[in-house]
Amino acid sequence: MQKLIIQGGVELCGEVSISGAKNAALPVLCASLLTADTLAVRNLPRLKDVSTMLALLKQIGVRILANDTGEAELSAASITNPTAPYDMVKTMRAAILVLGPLLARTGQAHISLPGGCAIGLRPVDQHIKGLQAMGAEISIEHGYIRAQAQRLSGARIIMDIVTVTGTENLMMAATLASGTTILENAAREPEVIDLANCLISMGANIQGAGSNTIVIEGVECLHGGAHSIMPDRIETGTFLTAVTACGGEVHLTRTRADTLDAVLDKLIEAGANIDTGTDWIHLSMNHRPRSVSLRTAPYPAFPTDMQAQFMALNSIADGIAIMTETIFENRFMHVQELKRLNAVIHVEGNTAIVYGIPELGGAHVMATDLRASACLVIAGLIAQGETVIDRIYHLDRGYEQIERKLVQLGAQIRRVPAE
Ligand SMILES: CC(=O)N[C@H]1[C@@H](OP(=O)(O)OP(=O)(O)OC[C@H]2O[C@@H](n3ccc(=O)[nH]c3=O)[C@H](O)[C@@H]2O)O[C@H](CO)[C@@H](O)[C@@H]1O
Ligand SMILES: C=C(OP(=O)(O)O)C(=O)O
Repeated sequence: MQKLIIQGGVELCGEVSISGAKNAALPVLCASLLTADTLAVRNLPRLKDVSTMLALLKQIGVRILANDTGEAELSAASITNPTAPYDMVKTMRAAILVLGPLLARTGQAHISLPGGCAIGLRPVDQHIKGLQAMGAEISIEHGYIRAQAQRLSGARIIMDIVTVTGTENLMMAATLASGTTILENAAREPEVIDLANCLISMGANIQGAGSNTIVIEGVECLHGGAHSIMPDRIETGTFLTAVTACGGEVHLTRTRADTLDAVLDKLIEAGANIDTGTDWIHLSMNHRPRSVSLRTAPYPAFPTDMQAQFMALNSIADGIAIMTETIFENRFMHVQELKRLNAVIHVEGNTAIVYGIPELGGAHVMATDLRASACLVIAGLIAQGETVIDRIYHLDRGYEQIERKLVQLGAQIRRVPAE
């Protein structure tokens, strides 16, 4: 397995262009299943999850023309195999996003149950409950969700908890249902809006995306469309947090500050100077950061996908931070790795108390999930001496060319093949 080797303790300065958002790209690619025409997608990030999703769609029957500049044309004129096999779902939970579109378009789907993964159990009961309310018959057999329906019918669905992919799955399914679907307690994440915009470009009738009530008037069929994926707010936040932690100055382009209010507020609280424009963010930091306490919650509150990166920042900040994770029950796995770098962190239930110390020291650590990996990269950049990060395949699921972008900022980071 490959490793990253980082010589820490240097300031980061320069410009970085932000890639398309993983969490918008994955549902948008699945939207291609809703039409027999071609969906053209631009600004796709070059990520492992995106290539896994393209491979899954291909084996379902979608014809795909993709190039390596982030453009793809997907044509689901004939769906030959409405199945998501275990081998694909186990490496990428977002494979569950084919369930709603397949059921709506073909009346059947056979999807491996996504298992418990590193950050929590992550059940899909809300996806199933919503599709059943729309008339689907669903059973669980041999670890697979087997779903069937004639045409789905619109329904009023009150989700028990706010779920991002649950909202996206049901919104996609509802576009082809007969009648009106009302999704209550819907997720308000910007990626839900991005998907809704793509579906609207394909002829869907959707109102309220971005609020907690989404109303979808089903249509007989959708047509082809074209969509450019929104910038990745978590990649953006990761670079901003790295520079706030290490000191320096960064100009991020092709991004959207308006999707990052809670994160930018916390970085300002930590002491960063931030300027924003419509598609750029400029951050400078010239002193030790102050500790920032936070609580993760659904958008527009502080995102769980930024919690680990802020823990790296807090580990060398001035003060004590109380960090509460309310979304996933097992998302503190980076704590034991940060402790190898001398961080002082005490975990009680879903709260971590981080006692900031003046500096970390490099060590050999292991990445356990995507954002834990990003946390360890930031910690390695802060730490004096050498940090070696193992199991970095997690990082490639969600960050496009992270070490090239960091080297552009002056970081001393390199990837090496495992012996
Ligand atoms: C591909 C994608 O977009 N991934 C994001 C998405 O994941 P994902 O959509 O999987 O996360 P959810 O919003 O569904 O999960 C939120 C909470 O709801 C629970 N839950 C969810 C569905 C369900 O049917 N039953 C249930 O109990 C989950 O276990 C979790 O505790 O949103 C998460 C929360 O912002 C982010 O961390 C992920 O990066
Ligand atoms: C948890 C994440 O992704 P996924 O839902 O794809 O596992 C993430 O992006 O941090």
